[in-house]
Amino acid sequence: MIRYIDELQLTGKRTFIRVDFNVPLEGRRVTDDTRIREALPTIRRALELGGKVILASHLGRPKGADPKLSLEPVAQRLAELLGPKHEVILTDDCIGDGVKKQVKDLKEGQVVVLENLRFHKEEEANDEAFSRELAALADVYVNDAFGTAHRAHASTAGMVPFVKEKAAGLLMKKEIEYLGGVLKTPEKPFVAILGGSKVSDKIKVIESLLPKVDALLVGGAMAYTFLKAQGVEVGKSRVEEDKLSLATRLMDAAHRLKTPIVLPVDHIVGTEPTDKSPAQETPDNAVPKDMMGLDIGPKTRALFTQHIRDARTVVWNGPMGLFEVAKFAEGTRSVATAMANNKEAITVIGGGDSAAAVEQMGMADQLSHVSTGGGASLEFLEGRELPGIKALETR
Ligand SMILES: Nc1ncnc2c1ncn2[C@@H]1O[C@H](COP(=O)(O)OP(=O)(O)O)[C@@H](O)[C@H]1O
Ligand SMILES: O=C(OP(=O)(O)O)[C@H](O)COP(=O)(O)O
Repeated sequence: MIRYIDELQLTGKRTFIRVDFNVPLEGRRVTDDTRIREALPTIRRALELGGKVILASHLGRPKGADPKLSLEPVAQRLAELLGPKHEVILTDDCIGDGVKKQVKDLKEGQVVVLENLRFHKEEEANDEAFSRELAALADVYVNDAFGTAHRAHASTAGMVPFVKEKAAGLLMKKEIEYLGGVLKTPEKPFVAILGGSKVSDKIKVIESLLPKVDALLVGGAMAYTFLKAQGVEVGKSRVEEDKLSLATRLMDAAHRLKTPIVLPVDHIVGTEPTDKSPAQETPDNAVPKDMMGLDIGPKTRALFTQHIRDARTVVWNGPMGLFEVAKFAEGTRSVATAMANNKEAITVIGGGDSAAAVEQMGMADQLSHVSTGGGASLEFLEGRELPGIKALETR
């Protein structure tokens, strides 16, 4: 059983909230603040409930204390979002007596943001002494960092047993409800769409989704590994050579289950994965020898749109092409549009680049749920127990 923040009594209590403020930066500017905005309901609720709020997050993958990965730009953005009633104080470090004092001296309306947890290698090592140091800052532990729930680190797992009370935040709750609902009781037809480039990262989710879905649509670079495994000419397209036999096994498994894996029937091809490349349609599913597939073609867009239109549950992870370049973004746009247009379906996007794409295309608010977790949502959909959620279980 998991408790949620609403069930806690927080008045005067030091409330340590693990958030996922791992946001993209350009220099000292936050380029996408979705994860910060998504954490606001929990932060506001903790403040309303009278808690002394301590926010903790990692940012990037620093080797030691790297000033380029300071949470300062994040704290600044948070202060703008919280408005003038709240002061956001960034600490120099995430542990130690200085921080303890800053937390103790917090005044009403103030919020503390601890400096990047990963400035200490002990965070990722899930070190016990470091976990105890973090726990010493808290009367109550709240985890709202769904995007990091697949990591068993000090702040997501190690410190939890050393704090008296624990609960999940409201973002965590929303993610568990949507993604869990999709897994447990998907309304049929259930269609999953997978794309992007990393077959190896997504292969397990294909395996675990196959018995549950009515159709699995594959686009993006991932499609070329499947097409090549079937003997189709893929030219210079990105292929994970060491996954060809696995792709064949998955196609066989799909055949046995009578669940179609729907592959592209045409492509937009180019000469290189940049905006300098020309873009040209292919008549069928073959890619010319000297070209590479960089997006799904118009016939595939129509085919995928039809599957999505008829579905009642749709889960999507991974863009259909090199969507960062406009001439190769139509496939990704058509999937996003088909999902946004299907108002009768539960439509869920599993984080990462697909979430960035729908955000960029302005369609995020027309979908049922856009997850803040990339890796975390995939592992959740694979049916794996996430350490950050497991640590919150009370029994
Ligand atoms: N056909 C393709 N050729 C080259 N790159 C592609 C192709 N299709 C998609 N991509 C790239 O894959 C990347 C996203 O892949 P991935 O990280 O697996 O997705 P996600 O972050 O959504 O999990 C994007 O940068 C996109 O441009
Ligand atoms: O951004 C994250 O993961 P994601 O890119 O898979 O969504 C999380 O903050 C986890 O970060 P990590 O993959 O460096 O442990």
